[in-house]
This record gives sequence, C-alpha cells and structure tokens, in this order.
Amino acid sequence: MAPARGPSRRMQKQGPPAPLDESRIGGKRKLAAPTNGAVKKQKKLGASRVVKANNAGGLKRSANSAGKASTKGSFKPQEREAKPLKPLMVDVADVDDLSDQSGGAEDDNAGMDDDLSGVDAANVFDLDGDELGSDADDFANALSASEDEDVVDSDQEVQKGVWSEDDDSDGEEALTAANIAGLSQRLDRQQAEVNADAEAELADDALQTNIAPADLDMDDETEGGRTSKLAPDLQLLRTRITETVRVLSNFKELRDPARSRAEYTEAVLRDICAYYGYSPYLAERLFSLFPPQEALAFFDANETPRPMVVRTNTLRTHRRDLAHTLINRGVSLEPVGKWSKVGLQVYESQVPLGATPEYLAGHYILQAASSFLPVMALAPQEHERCLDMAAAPGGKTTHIAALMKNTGCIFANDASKDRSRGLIGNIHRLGVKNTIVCNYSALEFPRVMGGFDRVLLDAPCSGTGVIAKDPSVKTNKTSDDFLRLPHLQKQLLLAAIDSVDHASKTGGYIVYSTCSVMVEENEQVVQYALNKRPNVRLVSTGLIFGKEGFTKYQSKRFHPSMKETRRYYPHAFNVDGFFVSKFKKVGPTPADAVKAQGTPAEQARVSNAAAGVENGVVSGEVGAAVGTDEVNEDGSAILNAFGGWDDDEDAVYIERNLKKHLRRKGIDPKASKSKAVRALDPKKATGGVSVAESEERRGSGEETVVE
Ligand SMILES: C[S@@+](CC[C@H](N)C(=O)[O-])C[C@H]1O[C@@H](n2cnc3c(N)ncnc32)[C@H](O)[C@@H]1O
Repeated sequence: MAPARGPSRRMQKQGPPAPLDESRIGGKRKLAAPTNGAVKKQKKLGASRVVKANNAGGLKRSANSAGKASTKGSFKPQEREAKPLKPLMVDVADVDDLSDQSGGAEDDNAGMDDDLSGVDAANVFDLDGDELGSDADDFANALSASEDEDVVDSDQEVQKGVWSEDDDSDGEEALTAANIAGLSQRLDRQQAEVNADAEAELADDALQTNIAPADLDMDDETEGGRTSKLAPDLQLLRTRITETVRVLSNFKELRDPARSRAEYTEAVLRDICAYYGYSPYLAERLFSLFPPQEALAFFDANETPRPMVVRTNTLRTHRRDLAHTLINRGVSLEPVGKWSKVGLQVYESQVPLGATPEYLAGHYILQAASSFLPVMALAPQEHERCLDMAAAPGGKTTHIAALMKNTGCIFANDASKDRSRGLIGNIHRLGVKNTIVCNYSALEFPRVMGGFDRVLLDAPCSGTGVIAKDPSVKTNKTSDDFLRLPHLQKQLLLAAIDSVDHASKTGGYIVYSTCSVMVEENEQVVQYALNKRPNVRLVSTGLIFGKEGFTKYQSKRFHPSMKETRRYYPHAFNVDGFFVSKFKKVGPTPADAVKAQGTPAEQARVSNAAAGVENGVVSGEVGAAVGTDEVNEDGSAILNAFGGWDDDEDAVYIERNLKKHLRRKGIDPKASKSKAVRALDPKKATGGVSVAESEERRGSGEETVVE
C-alpha cells in the first residue's frame, strides 16, 4: 500500500471550503452554524455509519445494514471485484448505492425543470442534525438494499434507465452520506471555526476597549500604517474598518455629528485599500455595489479561494461512477448542490486532480461552479446549431457538447490562437465530436456565419468576480478598462444577437455572461443591447439561485426586465462573482444593421473604440456608446436604431424623447412639434436606418432620438 500522502498544496492552501450556499434554494436549510448538539449528533451518525476498510480486502458493513428494503428502487449494484485503489474511509457499497443521473446521461435542463417545479426542501442536503438524520436513514436503507447485491463493478456498465430523475436527489444524499467521514471532519472544523470566531470576537471586544480613542481616529493619516514606513497594523485596520462600517450601516444613530457620510466612506475606503490591497479606484467601485456590511463580506470573501469543483463529463462517465472512483483514490467530495447534476465539490484530495487517470481520460474537468451557470441558462438542445463566441479554453463549450450529447453542431470560436490550443486540447480530452473550432474576432459574426439556434457570449471582462483567483485585479484595473471593455462587450453582444435565428423552432436564445460584478460590464451592456436591438427581450435564465440584476444603480435606471438577469457573489453563494443574462430573439435583425457592423469601416470603428482611451482622451465613440446604456423613466429604450415592432407604442416613446431632446436644446417642443414628430414618424424610423447611419447621425448631432 502506498504511504498516505498529505493534502496537496492547493488543498492545504484552500483548507476546507464552506459548502456552496443553497440557503436560497431549499427552504429547510438553516443558515445558522450547527449547534453543539447538532454537531454531536452528526458525529454520532458519522461514527455509526463510517466503515473502515477491512485489511483482508473485504469491506465491513454498517450495523445498520440489516433488514429494510431500499427506497431507491430497482437498482441492483453488482459485485465489486477490483480492489479499491486506496484504503477507503467509507464503504464502497455505500457509494454504489447512489442514484446519479437518469440512465447516467446528463440532463441539466431536466434537472433544472425539476428544480424549478419546486425544490423539495426535504431533499436538500442540510448540515443540521435533524435533516441529516433523515438523510442518514435513507443511507441506512440504501445500505441494507445493497447488502445482497453487494457493490457495482466499476468496469461494468451501469444499468441504464433504472434511475429516475427523482432518484438523483436521493443519490446526492447518499453520496453525501458516503462521505460522512469527510463531513464529520468538516463539521468539526466548522465548530472549531465557530469557536475561533467567538474567541476572536471576545479578543476584539477586549481589544476595542484597549484601543485608545486616538487609535480609531479616522483623520489620523499615520494610523494603520497608511503613511507610516512601518508595516500596517492589520489588527487595528480591521477593527477600524469594522467600526466604520458599523457606523455607516446605522448612520443616523451611530454617527459622530461632526462627520459626514462622505468622510466616513472616504476613511473606510482608505483602510480597505491598506488592509486588502486594492487600488483606491477599484475599492470605491466595488464598495459602491453593496450596502457597507455586505461590501465588507465581499472583500473578505475575495481573500479565500472558492471550493474546488469538478464537472463530470457525461459524454464519458456518470457522476456516481466518477465519485466512486475518486473516493477510492482518496478524494473527499460531495455533490456540488441541488442545482447541478454533474458537479462534485472536492473537500480534500490525496492526489493531484489535474493528473489522475480519470482526468486524463476526460471523465471530468476542473471547473468553477459559477461557470456551469451560463451553460445551464443557455440550455442547448440536442441536434441544434450553437455558437460559443469566446470559447477558450472550452469549459463551457464542452459542457454544451455534453448537454447536446454530441449531436448537432457547435462552433467554438475564440480570437486568441494561443488560447484556442487549450480549447482544442479540452475538446479532444473530453471526447467532444460535434464541435468546430474557429479563430475569428467574434465581431465578425454573423458575417462569418449566422442563423444559430443559440449563442453563448461568455465575454472577455475585467475579472472583478474572480479576485480570489487573480488578486492582480485588485490593482491593475483602471477607469480606462471600464470604458474599453464594456464597449467591446456591447459590440460583441450585438454580434451575438445578430447571429441568432429568431425563427429557430427550438431556440432563438442568446446568453451573455461575465465573471465581473461591475454594472458597466453587465446591466449597462445588456441595456445597450435592448436599446439597440428592439427585436430581443430579456427572459428568465431558469437558474434557481442568484440575485436579481440591478434595475437601478446610482443615477442609472435600467429596464424593469433586468430583474431577469442574475448576479452571483462569492460572499453570498460561495461561488465566483458572475453575471448571467438570457435574451430571446423575437424578430429579425435588419440586413443593413448586420452589414454595417460587418464592414471593414465599422469593424475598424469598433476596434478603435474598443481600444478606448488614447492619450487620456476618451474617444467620442466610447462616450457615445456609454451614453446609450440607460432607459427612460418608464423603462423604455432610449435609442432604437431600428425596430417599430409596435408603431403606435413607439410613436409615444419617440415623441416623449423628442420633446426631452428639444427641451435640452432649449427649444420649445410645442412650437416645433409638428415638424419634429413628422421627422420621427416611426415608419420612417424603421425604414432602413442602419445602426451605422443612426450612429453617424448621432455623431453629427443629427440624431432623431434622445440619449
Ligand atoms: C472569459 S474568457 C472565455 C472562457 C470560456 N468561455 C470558457 O468557459 O472556457 C473570454 C475569452 O474571450 C476571448 N476574446 C477576447 N476578445 C475576443 C473577440 N473579439 N472575439 C472572440 N473572442 C475574444 C479571449 O481570448 C478569452 O478566451
């Protein structure tokens, strides 16, 4: 037997990850940390059910294995002949008794439908003792059922069709139970963390009382090491941040009347920069996204890595089998959550997960949990034609292929040749056979090819959602980036929309996603597309968790349907920061809009604009594009480059906008009404005014609608 190796470097660094937060999915999940009692109960359960490997190679059964028939129905695990690869912490039979996917094949969408039709709270894995108790009973039943049939031979094909989708949730629980030892350890650690937190709080209190008021003085620039040459006093900074955030959260009552909110905010931002290492610009931008307490939670969450997650490649294997094999290799894992049927969250591993035989054979891919979400929202169907516009290194492309069961056709495009190599590698490793890789700037679509059933645009972005992974984002993003990137994202999104066949029988959808939390890269981009392409509507992503997109942010107002978009935060869901939106294309894109976007002149214009700021001067194009990100007070689009889907409705909006426009120019709208309204006859407005023409007019001050 090989000597047991310690946890890998990543695991050591990562430590035990907190479970992905499903509190918003299952009503029964309790937010509070487990009580001592619950922990004890959990440990007891774990102790009674964890079975150590038998030296003789046989596997002892739990005492609970007698008697009851399994509730899991008809699955009959096979006798296991191969010896486990590592001494097991759990009975292999327990793992075999898991139901995973229906017939093994992945169907995230079906899963989502199930989920959407109402999550069975009782089936949601719960760390609390009560629910675990019932889960564990299922586990006991499962054990007893597998007693006679013994374990599945991992070489044998799992019986197809005997697992229903419903079984999957039980399978998750059983899989969870199979990792009971890991869970028990995790609960121990959680308890230790709770104790440590309590101690830290006590120490904090003591510390606070020991800090002279002068030490907490926000005006003292030398405090906390801001101007001092000495290392910053992190404890003091932390205390002061916490205290200032507390005041900001209840400003009326706790403020010092001599200080304004702006002063408090400025002080806390200075401390945040010193404590977490952000540039002042980014600290301010991120802080402004949340209420003060939540902002602090966000900054804190960016300091710890997210849990390691693997996505089962259902083109090659089943989640149950993969879990079984990895557990045998000494990996402690459990299903990522009710919302996915293919994800496994890894707690601890004795082996490097990027180099196991199963990895090399393409049975799984290491992929952040949040990266599942855009593909689940896209919900590609078998035999469709899909485009992944910015596909490298292919995590999402290969997921799309798995959902399509290698049928239909995927065009996986990326502008970077280098990154495309990784994409090709993943496609081969994971056994994807329905994909064509191409290497264009996605701005060239749909001239390259159009008429897709679905398009995914997982756009290049600032990465403000993945700071835990790439801390350089803290300091290397400037205001220029938040002009340049959104402009590129807007043009890419228009290209994505124009590449979809609105008359597709099965689809007609576009998903736009980023791993950024910035409004400029998300809601503003989506709003821009809604304004420029009245032939699309925002629709539900179908994702069962996530926060609603903003309908207002600072002075900006977005269309009410922005609520359909979803935001993900590390502090709220223990996943990378992410944004997901889904559009349905309801009408054709006028040919001249596409032509205009595809002409060399237009492409040059876009890439110049994407280059953004030259010599510190924001280009007119960027300014113009940014100016179309909002809506009128009633939520209507400000700029309709073409459209007229409802002429009467449009006429009202157009007239209102025109009046505003004239007033802004100092002209009395009543005096010039007849001429103005005539100029803006909606039929005229929709009669072939291309995007380029419209933008040209706007540039020359001739625009007919107001921004
Ligand atoms: C967020 S990454 C995509 C990740 C990928 N979807 C996945 O799941 O593995 C953004 C990608 O956009 C690509 N990109 C940047 N500009 C592009 C453009 N104009 N056209 C196409 N791809 C572009 C980058 O090379 C990068 O690979």
